[in-house]
Amino acid sequence: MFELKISFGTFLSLFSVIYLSYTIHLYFYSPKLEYKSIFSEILKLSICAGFIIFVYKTCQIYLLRQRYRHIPGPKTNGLLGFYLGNIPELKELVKHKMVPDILADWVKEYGPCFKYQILDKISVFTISPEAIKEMYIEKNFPKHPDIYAVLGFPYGSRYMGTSLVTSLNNERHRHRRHIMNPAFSRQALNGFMDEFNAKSDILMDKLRNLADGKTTIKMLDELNNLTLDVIAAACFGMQNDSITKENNLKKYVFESLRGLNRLLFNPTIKYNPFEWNYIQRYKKLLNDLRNLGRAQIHSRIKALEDDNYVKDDLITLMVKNSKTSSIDIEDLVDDFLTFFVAGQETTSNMLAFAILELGQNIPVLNKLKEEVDSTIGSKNHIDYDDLSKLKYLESVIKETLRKWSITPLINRQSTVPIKIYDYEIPVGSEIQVSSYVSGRMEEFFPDCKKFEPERFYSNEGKINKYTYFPFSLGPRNCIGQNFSIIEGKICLAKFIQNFNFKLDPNQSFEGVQHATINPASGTLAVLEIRSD
Ligand code: HEM
Repeated sequence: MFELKISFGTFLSLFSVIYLSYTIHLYFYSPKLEYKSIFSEILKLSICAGFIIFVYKTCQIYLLRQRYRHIPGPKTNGLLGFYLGNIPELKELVKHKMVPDILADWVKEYGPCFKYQILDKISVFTISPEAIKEMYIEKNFPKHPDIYAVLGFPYGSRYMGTSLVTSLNNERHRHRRHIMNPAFSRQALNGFMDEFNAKSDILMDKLRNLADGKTTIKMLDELNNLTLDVIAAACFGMQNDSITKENNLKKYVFESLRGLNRLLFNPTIKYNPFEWNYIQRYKKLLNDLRNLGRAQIHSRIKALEDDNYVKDDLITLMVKNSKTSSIDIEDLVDDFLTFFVAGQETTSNMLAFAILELGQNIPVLNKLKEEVDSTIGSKNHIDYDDLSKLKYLESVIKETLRKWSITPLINRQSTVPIKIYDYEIPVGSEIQVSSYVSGRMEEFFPDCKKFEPERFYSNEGKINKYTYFPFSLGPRNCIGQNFSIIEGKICLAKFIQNFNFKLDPNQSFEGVQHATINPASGTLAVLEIRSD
């Protein structure tokens, strides 16, 4: 298909050039040809080119549909459906449901491996544990460019660029991952305990002032500030206080995420002339954010050159290793931004969903209180050794990620033939999987709508990691997974230690999909300081 595209593009350009040269030639050498004739010739050329494109696209879509016709999936409707694929029904369905919920419904209707069409693209979706293992572990397929190109260069401007998350080249990725792994080792995480504790304490102090038994607090907003400050401090040595103050990092990171969400859900806005001003403002914002990252990196380079004391944190590792490899400063800025995008909203949503579930499941909350009280008591600083004793808390977090896997879906591109159940998947296919969807399948998790940390508490070894993979799998899994679990445990343990809470009666129990899945009303809670 790629070959066909190239030769078609070349053919169309050649055709236009020859036709246009011929028209211009006529204009100059034929005295009778009038000035306006050249416009009529250009008009004819445009109509002709439009027609050729239409025929080409029709053939391309026809061939594409033929290649995937043996795989089941939602039908497309009539002639419009031939060209638009499943867009019309998806547009209706997303008014009431998140995309992963629609995919879960389609699994029930079409089976564990199905295809769907969006314009001239067909994606395959599967929950098959065997196929997931094959794609993510055994064959280590690369990421498919569709989503990652937008994350790397939204609106044509460099955001995450070709970073750890967005790199499509597995070899380049492996090299960079190798450099960064030590910043997330057990020893490094142990070294972050002071930051995790200190930032959570600032949040608890703020919440204590609001815990009057009446004020409704939007927990997600507060948690967003916490997780931003934790990454800034632990990974990059930046001491912001976003929990109590405004600052540029907070403004830039949050607004850049909002712009990314708009584009992911409405890719046409970049062609909309009425959005021109917004896009220019967004590009400036990305520029400011990158300048901020660049300044931080330069200051660490200078500190290292001057032999000043610096922590052996992520930014130090990145800077030191860039000297001995082909990583330039803009690559480092890509990774700087990536850690905020990948690690901030994900962790705050996980915590907000955990509080939402605890607020609805009082027996679970009470069991958790017992564990926190008996393990931490009134102790202020949670130590690394305390973490392993908070086993039920860990199960609460894991169950939260089963029911509310924060990343809606991830994808891979097949580079060799692969068979999923009885279906041969064409080479080059985009194959999507989703821990959210797998986590909500009755056959993998009986009573899957129920929030039951016991699944993980007493059954841990029995959970199949190819049906539960909120942090992805294989060489491209989440580098920050232990970081976020520890951060989450410390924050939640302190929250439970300090407060009783109720959910606001206006709280929604739905999720809403942005780049990540969020609790729809942001977990609205009314807090009281614990006296029991
Ligand atoms: C609950 C919290 C989190 C969840 C659910 C989560 C989930 C994920 C998932 C699913 C991926 C794979 C993405 C893909 O294939 O496109 C990923 C990758 C990544 N995550 Fe996380 N993440 C979380 C927290 C964090 C934190 C705290 C950090 C950093 C401090 C982080 C940094 C990254 C990075 C850098 C990658 C790319 C890794 C690579 O390709 O080598 N994440 N995460």
